[in-house]
Amino acid sequence: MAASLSRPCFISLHLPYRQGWAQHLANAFRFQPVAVRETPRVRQLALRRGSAVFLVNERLAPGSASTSSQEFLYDVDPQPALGTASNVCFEVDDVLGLCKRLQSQGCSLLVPPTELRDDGGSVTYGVVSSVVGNISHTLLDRSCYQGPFLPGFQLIQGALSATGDGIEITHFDHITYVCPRGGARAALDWYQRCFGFHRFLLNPQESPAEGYVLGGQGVGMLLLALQSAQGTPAHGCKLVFAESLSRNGTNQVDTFLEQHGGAGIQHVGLCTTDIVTTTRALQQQGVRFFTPPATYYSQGGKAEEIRGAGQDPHMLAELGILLDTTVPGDKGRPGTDATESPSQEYLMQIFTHPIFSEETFFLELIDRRGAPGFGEGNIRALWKAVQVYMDQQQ
Ligand SMILES: O=C(O)C(=O)Cc1ccc(O)cc1
Repeated sequence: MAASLSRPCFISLHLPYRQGWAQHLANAFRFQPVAVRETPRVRQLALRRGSAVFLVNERLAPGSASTSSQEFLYDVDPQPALGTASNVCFEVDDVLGLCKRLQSQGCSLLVPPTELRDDGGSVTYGVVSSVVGNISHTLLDRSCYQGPFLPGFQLIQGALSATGDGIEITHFDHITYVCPRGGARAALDWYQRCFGFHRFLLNPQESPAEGYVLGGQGVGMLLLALQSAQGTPAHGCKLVFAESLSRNGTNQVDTFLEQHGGAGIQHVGLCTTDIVTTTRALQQQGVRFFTPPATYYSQGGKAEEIRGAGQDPHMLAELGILLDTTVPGDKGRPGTDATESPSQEYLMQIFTHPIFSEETFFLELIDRRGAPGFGEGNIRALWKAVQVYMDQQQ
């Protein structure tokens, strides 16, 4: 029997020596530092916004490899040459049983079940390796723990819950992996088999057997997705597996593989309840977002589609926010009769520039107004915007 996992409790980022990204996440994205663990060689800082927690792992001393396999608690050391998001922690009921079962299914156990305790109680965790690139998963049972974060961490005094700054981020919506060519299907199967994720069709145009193939107009990409078994679509977390189908290797997926040094987490979608205010507030903090080509707002009835959803096309264009009204079961082109049903389901998205110094990991804001999937027009717009950005970088 497969495990049934719910929403991630944290996503771990690893930085090589002397990259101040923890500070950037805290300052620009206004994630709140909540707990810290420091040794002479490493610092692990937990940053929270809503229920989304990033664990930022930094090296305080030069040298690529840590000497102890347990230098980083609740994680393994991916020994990064560059910034990488390499671990997703899931809360589970039975760490021992799940680790045993995963091992019998051929998964490698990087950290065997381990118990840690402090005044707040005890937790048990193990770390398994994923089949995708450098990704690992921490499986954590903290049902017997009442402390502020996890044993081994100190609460950051004066950490206030962030309110009133206009940034409304509630939780992790999805995690998108870049897989090697030919690898997306195997990754999907592995997560279904081992972790009990369910298939999620990204879009009404997706064929379950083939996946969602985006072709034409310079895009060549296969997308497949899963939904965590626990929680409603509105509360679970999705995993999206992307694979390049392009013949020329100068697109965002191939560039990720090249600059990241292999497969891994390409982006994390952060759910917001107010994308306009949040984007504006983050832009004021210096966060840089991709802006879609100007034609995005003028082509194919997009302005009417946006108005039909009750949004202002000028405001979305000014900020660079994408909107899509495609809903499962929709047969035709989204937006054609948008003005007739203002209460329809839709979603809005915007993507940041890469966070680290390479063109690898980035963040997304996603505001779901009832729509659970991903808009084809939006994915194409992102693809094009990244292409323009990469051309400018050369
Ligand atoms: O739209 C999203 O958030 C996705 O996750 C789909 C996606 C996947 C890979 C890309 O390079 C671009 C878009």
